[in-house]
Amino acid sequence: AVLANNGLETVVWARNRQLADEINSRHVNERYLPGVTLPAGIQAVTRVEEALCKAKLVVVALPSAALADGVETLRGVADEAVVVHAVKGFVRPQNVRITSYIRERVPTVADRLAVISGPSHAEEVVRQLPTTVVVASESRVIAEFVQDAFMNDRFRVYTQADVIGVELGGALKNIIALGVGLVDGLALGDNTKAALMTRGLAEMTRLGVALGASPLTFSGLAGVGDLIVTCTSEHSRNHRAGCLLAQGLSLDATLQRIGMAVEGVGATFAASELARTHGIEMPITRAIEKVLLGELSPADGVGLLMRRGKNHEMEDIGGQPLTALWVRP
Ligand SMILES: NC(=O)C1=CN([C@@H]2O[C@H](COP(=O)(O)OP(=O)(O)OC[C@H]3O[C@@H](n4cnc5c(N)ncnc54)[C@H](O)[C@@H]3O)[C@@H](O)[C@H]2O)C=CC1
Ligand SMILES: O=C(CO)COP(=O)(O)O
Repeated sequence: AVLANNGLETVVWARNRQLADEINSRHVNERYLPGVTLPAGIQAVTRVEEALCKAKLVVVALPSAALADGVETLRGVADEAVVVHAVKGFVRPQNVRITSYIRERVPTVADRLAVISGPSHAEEVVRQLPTTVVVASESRVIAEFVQDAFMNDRFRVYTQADVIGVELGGALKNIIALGVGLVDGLALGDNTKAALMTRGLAEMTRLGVALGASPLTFSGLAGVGDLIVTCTSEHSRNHRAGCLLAQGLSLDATLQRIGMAVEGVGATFAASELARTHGIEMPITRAIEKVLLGELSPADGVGLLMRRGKNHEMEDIGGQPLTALWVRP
């Protein structure tokens, strides 16, 4: 919708013929965006090749779990086309970032890749409510190309060079949103939520730095920005999933009830495995993993986190240890 509103010829690939017809004839997508009229310029096709063959910019917005199925289709993108993805997750079970996976599977697009991320619930973007995101690429030219395509006075786009940090911020905040959903489901109050978001950001940053991200990226739109919106918005599927789990629904029943991507589940297992491999402490992620596996109740998970040993707030985030600021023993 943003691209079409910017006057770009915009083609959407939909597998479902009925949905494609709905978009083309009535300019609506009732299942995913009820009550919204889409820009008339959006054309839907059911053959992915039709969407890809002439495109100068390809936007990959599959759930991470569908990427393994869909990645090969990127072999069909035109020479010179830029590929930007909006996927906030990891490819499982390898636990790899999305650009790494695309680069490895489709090397022909390796130097034309970007990621777009940040606080951007589709329900609000499509209504043209002011939204701000970030696009990261190893190439400044590619980042600015994507910025120019999307930017308008309702959709502000910043550029970034830290692809790793932007991808990890988008994927890891979903874990914390699940956790905030759990504590909201238990009605534990605002202090608990703020604590979970803040300490969650600390462990997101810790893993991110270990995987090569800049710590500063986590204080940007793809980090704290997206963390805030996903932990607090009525639109967040991850937050909703946490609430349902806390109310006693099983994981399967929760995912079925939501009926859309809940990236935080796969991300929890991915981050937990990566943390083990890299020797990183991620107590919140670990507790949520145990809740998802049914090994711990949400309430016991909170108790476990509160009873952890004493800690200094900042020294475990990386960079200069802040204990160095103490001037007296
Ligand atoms: N919904 C949002 O506001 C935002 C979502 N994202 C990210 O975008 C990605 C996709 O999420 P949503 O669109 O929200 O999920 P969704 O569950 O609402 O929609 C996923 C779409 O992908 C299709 N799909 C599923 N498996 C497929 C396959 N194997 N091949 C082709 N198509 C397939 C589904 O039919 C559906 O149309 C996720 O990584 C999410 O974190 C990023 C920014 C905002
Ligand atoms: O990433 C999002 C908003 O920026 C969407 O979050 P949910 O997947 O939790 O709905």
